[in-house]
Amino acid sequence: MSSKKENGSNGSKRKLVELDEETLNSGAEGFTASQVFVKNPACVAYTYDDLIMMPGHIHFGVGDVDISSNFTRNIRLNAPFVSSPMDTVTEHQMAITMALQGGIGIIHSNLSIEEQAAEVRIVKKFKNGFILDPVCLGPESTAADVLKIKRQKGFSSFPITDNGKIGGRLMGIISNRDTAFIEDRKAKVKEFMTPREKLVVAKDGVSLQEANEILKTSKKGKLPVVNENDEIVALIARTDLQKNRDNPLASKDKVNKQLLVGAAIGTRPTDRDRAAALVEAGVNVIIIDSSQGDSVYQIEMVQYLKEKYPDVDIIAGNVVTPSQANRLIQAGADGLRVGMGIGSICTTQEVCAVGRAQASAVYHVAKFAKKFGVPIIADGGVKSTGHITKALCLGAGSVMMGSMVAGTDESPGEYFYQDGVRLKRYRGMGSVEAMDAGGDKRYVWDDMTTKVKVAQGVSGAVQDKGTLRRYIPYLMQGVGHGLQDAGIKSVAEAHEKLYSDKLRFEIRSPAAQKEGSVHGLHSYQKRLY
Ligand SMILES: NC(=O)C1=CN([C@@H]2O[C@H](COP(=O)(O)OP(=O)(O)OC[C@H]3O[C@@H](n4cnc5c(N)ncnc54)[C@H](O)[C@@H]3O)[C@@H](O)[C@H]2O)C=CC1
Ligand SMILES: O=c1[nH]c(=O)c2[nH+]cn([C@@H]3O[C@H](COP(=O)(O)O)[C@@H](O)[C@H]3O)c2[nH]1
Ligand SMILES: [K+]
Repeated sequence: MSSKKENGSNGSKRKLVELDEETLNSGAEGFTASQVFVKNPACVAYTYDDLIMMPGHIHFGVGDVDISSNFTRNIRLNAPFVSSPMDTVTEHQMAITMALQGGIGIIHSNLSIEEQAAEVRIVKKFKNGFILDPVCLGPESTAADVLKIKRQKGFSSFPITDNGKIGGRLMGIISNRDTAFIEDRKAKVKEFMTPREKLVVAKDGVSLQEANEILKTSKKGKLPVVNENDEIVALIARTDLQKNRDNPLASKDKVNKQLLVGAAIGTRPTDRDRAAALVEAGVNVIIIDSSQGDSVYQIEMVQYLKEKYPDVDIIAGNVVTPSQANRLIQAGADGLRVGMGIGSICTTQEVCAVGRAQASAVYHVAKFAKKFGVPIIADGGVKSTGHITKALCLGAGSVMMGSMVAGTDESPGEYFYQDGVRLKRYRGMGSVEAMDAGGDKRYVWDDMTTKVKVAQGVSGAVQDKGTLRRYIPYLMQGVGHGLQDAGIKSVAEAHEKLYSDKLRFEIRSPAAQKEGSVHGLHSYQKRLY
């Protein structure tokens, strides 16, 4: 596998004799992807864990590895990570943090049209250091309300406005100091808040630097930003400023430098109204969200959206075969989501008997879609950085994750404890619970007489992973190490080597898979970073 050029590149001028064809083709160097997936006499499909990659030659540092890659025809990401459009995964907080780290979040559609568009708008309006959607309370709220939110959200300062919402007239602020000694849980906020006249505020339009100065001199923890009518438009927190770093990798649109965001829609007639509201809110990419994307409903939706909104990228799916991909590409899709029944919460293969092992699905669809310049998103089934590396090396442009990014500070929902472990809820969008929460909008089949809901997912919980601000850099670094070990300097090079048979793989026996994970220990601790 080694070539003279690569080996000479690090200063060593010694001449290297290349491997002879016989050794190269004997299996000693592993097998090409087409040997693994195409010449496949046993008709077996493989998933990430079945495969292992052969090491390559390292002639560069891990810091030189470029993991940027194409997410759609027109969107490139510095970190090819996408958070899934699920109601326990992506709302604005997740989408903002994903985009700040160089990835992208897709807002789920288990919301009313207005709510979903509002989520998109919050991401688009994001300004580093400014909290544009602070939780506000009204003057008539009680100490009990304050304590409840404090418990649920983990923060303890709230602007008080006349209507209890952002955009209302500022009446005061509640902070830890105001609530510390309250004994009467029925006491009204207006009785113990710090009133407006005692507050230091900033005017709308203030720069982050100016705000920082005001906070420093006033020695306050929070700075409300108000407009000319004294209505609150944002809140700045000193703790945020302290942890506020530059985000050089952030995913932004080129024109107005706002964060990129996506949103999911379905294939019902009302989803055209949903798309209109999302586009109006500034969405950059729309994902048409079905388990089986190769349907007339989806093809019509792709055609409609591409014609109506040529500037918004449309991702179709999910698909697992080239023939499915073909119809959606012909309809105009700018990206394809690949994965059926392989997600951590999915029961589709069990319930519907349809789907495909993910490594095979990614390889076959990516290879086909490449001919049309359409990137694919390997969706679901990712459990480790190694899985991400494998997906990218099998031709994926990016990886979509549900369970990996659920259970973080940025995912929707509150933490709770079970058997002493801190957890957050995570559920399939086809679970009964998610269908109920979505108001059954997609599950009441017009042409069915019996309205039986057939679940294709489960509802569960995942362990607390802390903040994505640390977790995404860990994922990036892990993928960097993987590519470096494989002797690959970029995702583009991975694809080039995949299709020129330079990347080599092997299938692991069940015993080899066991050997490849932790074994033989009485007990151990697994810390990721
Ligand atoms: N990736 C995966 O393996 C899976 C993902 N999921 C997730 O669960 C959620 C729901 O997925 P689906 O059940 O596929 O939702 P869906 O809304 O695409 O399909 C549900 C049913 O409605 C029918 N349908 C859709 N549009 C229609 C129209 N305009 N007229 C008449 N019938 C129509 C479909 O043919 C299907 O029978 C999504 O978020 C999806 O991502 C669910 C199962 C598997
Ligand atoms: O069969 C399914 N039933 C469901 O209820 C369901 N909900 C989501 N998804 C899909 O799973 C992906 C997330 O999977 P992971 O947790 O493994 O990342 C997601 O990105 C989806 O593709 C579902 N699949
Ligand atoms: K599954």
